[in-house]
Parts: sequence; C-alpha cells; structure tokens
Amino acid sequence: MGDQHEKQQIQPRADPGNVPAQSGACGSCALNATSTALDRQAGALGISPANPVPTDKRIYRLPVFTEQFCQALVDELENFEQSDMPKGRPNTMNNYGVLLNELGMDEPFLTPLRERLLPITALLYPELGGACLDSHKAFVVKYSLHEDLDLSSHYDNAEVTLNVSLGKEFTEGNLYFGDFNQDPSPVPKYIEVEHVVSRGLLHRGGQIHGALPIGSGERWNLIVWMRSSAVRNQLCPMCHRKPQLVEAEGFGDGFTEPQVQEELPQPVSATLG
Ligand SMILES: O=C(O)CCC(=O)C(=O)O
Ligand SMILES: [Fe+2]
Repeated sequence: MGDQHEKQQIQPRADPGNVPAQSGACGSCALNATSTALDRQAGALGISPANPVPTDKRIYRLPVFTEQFCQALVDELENFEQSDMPKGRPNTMNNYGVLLNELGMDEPFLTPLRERLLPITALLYPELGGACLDSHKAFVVKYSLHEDLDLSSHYDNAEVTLNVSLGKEFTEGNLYFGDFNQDPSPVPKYIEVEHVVSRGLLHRGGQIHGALPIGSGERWNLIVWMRSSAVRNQLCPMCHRKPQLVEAEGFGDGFTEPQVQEELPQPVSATLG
C-alpha cells in the first residue's frame, strides 16, 4: 500500500550557496548536553557527528563500505546505465541515477543493510521509529557537469535517510542542511557537510537539505530512504495528514494496512425451551 508522495521540494529560505557554513551551535545548554551524551554513545559504535561543531541537526557519519566495493558498485551501475534495459528515474527531483529495486538489489543487499543499521538508528532516532525501520526506497544519484549538477532544497519521503558517497572523483558538491521541517526556525541556520567516499551520512528524512553544484568530475551517492510503518501509518511525513492508502508494488511508500482483526466468536444467547 502506498501514497503518491516523493521528495518534497521546497524553496530555500536562504540561498545555501551564499550562506557560509555556520557553527550551528545550539544556544541551549541542555540541548548541547543531550547531544553530547548521544554523541558519546554514538562514538562508541564508530559513528561521529558529521559536523565538527556541535549542532542540533543530528547528522552522523559512519563507515559503510570499502572503497573497492564502492568502485565495483559504480562500475556495475555504469554497465546497467549503458544497457537498453528499462529504467525509471531515481526520484521526482534527480534526473540521473538508478533505482536499485530494478536491479533486484532490495532483498539480497538493501534489506540486510537497513537491518544492520537498526541498533544505530534506534539509538539516534528513537522518536522516528529508528528501532523499527521496516522498509526502504533505495537508489543511486549521479551528478556530472553535463547532467545534474546539484540538488535543490527538499526533505525526503523517509523517517531516516542513509546517504553513502560512492565516488567517483569530484570537487565541491557538499551537502547542506537546514532545519527539521517540523521545527522550522524564523532564521534557519544552514551547515555544509563534506562527503567522504565510502562513508555514510545518517540524517532525519525531514531535515531540509540539498547538494551544492559539483565543480568537476562525477559524484555518485547511494541513498536509502528508510521508513517506519509504525510512525508513518499514523501521519504521512509528506502531507502531515492521516495517509489515504492506494495499492502499490513492493514496499510502496512504506505504509501498511492495519491488520484485520481476527473475527471473535459472537456471543449467542441461548434459550431453554
Ligand atoms: O546528492 C546527495 O547527496 C543528496 C541526495 C538526496 O538528498 C536525495 O536523493 O534525497
Ligand atoms: Fe534527500
């Protein structure tokens, strides 16, 4: 079962290209203390905040693949791109890239990857169903000088997003992050985050973000929009309403139908004759 939404494109409320990377330090000591405690626990799992200066944005960096694996995956995707097999667009905003379910990669590769991340997402994003991310949409996006150069500001159709840099070689093209969409501030603070090949970034799907233009080369990223049916069945994260379900294939948009209650035996009144 699913719903028609994908990425929600938004007008940047400040031109991220012109906004220098900000410290993003939170003014509240309590929040800083909480995020520092969380950062320490995450550090014990090999995960570090993506920004060297503490922020309230909850963006984390972690090792995901080897560089050799990233290279092999990109080679394979280039073969697929050059083939005449039918291909869809990765999503409503990126024009170039590959939908990984079209390559049959969901079951053998992406579901185990999502499940492997559960202890981490449970720790980092408990209120977003981080402990029960039960489906995903996964794709690779590609940027190059004569194709897409950048990606405008948006939030994802995901509770939690994993974004892994696969290479190849490129200059510039940093990611930028603004507010959480459900918690906008009057003057949003943007931070820039550099991607490192073979590393992943974890962020809330609702964290407004985009990618700055690359200066040269090709930039390929694996994006996994991870979804929690327990959370989104209550409220669609894209339109913030109770979801109206329509039939969909595969994981759809990650909504599930309520289980049909097993029919309970009806009480019967017996009359003695
Ligand atoms: O290009 C990137 O690194 C970001 C892609 C992204 O945000 C998305 O596809 O949802
Ligand atoms: Fe995104």
